[in-house]
Amino acid sequence: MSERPDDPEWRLDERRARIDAIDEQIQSLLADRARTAQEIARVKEACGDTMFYRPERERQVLARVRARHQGPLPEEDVLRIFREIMGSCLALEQALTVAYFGPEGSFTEGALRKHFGGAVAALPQATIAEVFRAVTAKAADFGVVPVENSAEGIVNHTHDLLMRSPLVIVGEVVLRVHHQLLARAQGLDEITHVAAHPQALAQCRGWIERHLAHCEQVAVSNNAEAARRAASESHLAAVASREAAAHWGLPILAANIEDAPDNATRFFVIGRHAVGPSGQDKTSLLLTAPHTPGSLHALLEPFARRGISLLRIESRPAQRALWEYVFFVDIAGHEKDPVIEEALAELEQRGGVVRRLGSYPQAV
Ligand SMILES: O=C(O)C(=O)C[C@]1(C(=O)O)C=C[C@@H](O)C=C1
Repeated sequence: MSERPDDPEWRLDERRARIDAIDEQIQSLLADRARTAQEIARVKEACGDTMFYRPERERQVLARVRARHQGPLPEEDVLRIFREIMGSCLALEQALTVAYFGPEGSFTEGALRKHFGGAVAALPQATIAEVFRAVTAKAADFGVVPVENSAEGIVNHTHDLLMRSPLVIVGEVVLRVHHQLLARAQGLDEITHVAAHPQALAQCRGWIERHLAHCEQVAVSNNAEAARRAASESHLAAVASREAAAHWGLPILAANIEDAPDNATRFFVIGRHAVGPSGQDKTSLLLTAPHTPGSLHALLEPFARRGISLLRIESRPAQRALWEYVFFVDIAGHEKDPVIEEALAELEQRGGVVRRLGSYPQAV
C-alpha cells in the first residue's frame, strides 16, 4: 500500500479503514442494545407483564430519532433502520406473528414491514375478514388491514368488520402508494387487457385512458393476483407494486402511473390488548346519533367544547335497520387523557358511543 496522502488509492484505503472502525463500534453498540432489551424482557416477566411489544414506546423512540436527525442520510432511511433495530430487539424478547391482507407482495405486506420490520413472521390471509379471525382466534398476535386511500376513500369492508369485532386498533401505518405497469409484453400496443384491484384501476384512471384506451379492464381481488396473471398471460398487464414485479420477475413497462403523485394508503394494526399513551396518539370511536335535527352536531359538540381535534369522520350504514347510520370518528389524543375521558363519559351517558375502537400512536 502506498503511503502518500495525495495518492487516490491511499485515500480510499484510509477511509475504508475508518469505515471498518465505525462498523465495529456500531456492531458492539447493537449487541449492547440487544442485551438491554433482553434485560427489559426479564423485568417485564418479573412483574408478570407479558406485553413485550410496546407500540407507544416505539413511537417515542422514533420521535427521538427524528428530532435528532441532521442528515446526510434521508430521514426516512434512518427511521427505517431504527425500526429494524427495534424489531430485531423485540424478536429477542418475543417472536411475533402478524396476519395481513395478502398475498405476498401486497401493499398491506409493505405496511406490515414498515411498521414491524423484517423480524416478525408474516401470515398472508385471503380476505380482510380472515385477518380479523386470525387475531381473534390467537393464530396471530396482530393483524394489518387497509383503512382508507387518499384518492378513493375508505375501505368499507374493514370498517364493517371493526363494527362487529372485539379487537382494538393498536397502531396506524401510512404508506405512499406507487403503481407500476407490469407485463411480459414488449410494448403497450401488445397489451389487450389490464388487470388490478378496482381501487388501483381507479387510481390510475387518467394514465390508463391516455395509454391503454384500447384495453379491456379486468377487476381482480388484489393487485398481487393481477401480477400473478401477468406472469403467465403475455397480453395481460397488471397494475401492481415493485415488490410484486420482483416476486414474479416481471418487467416494469411504465413506472409510477398513479394520477395523484401524493397517493397514500392508511392501514390499521389490530390486536387484542389496549395500548398505553405515547404522547402523540389518536383515538378511533364508533358513534351513533338519532335521526333528529342537530343530532350530529350534539354528538361532536363535547369534543369541540373541550378543544379536542376531530381528525376524520365517516358514516356507514349501521347494518341493523334500513337508513340507520353509525359514524367512525378519529380524534387527536388518547382515551386516558383527562379531557377525552370527560368527553367520552358525557357522550356515553347520552348513549352516543357504540364502541371505543382503540387509542394508538400516530403514524411516524
Ligand atoms: O422498551 C421496551 O419495552 C422494550 O421492550 C424495548 C424495545 C426497543 O427495542 O427499544 C423493544 C420492543 C418494544 O416494542 C419497545 C421497545
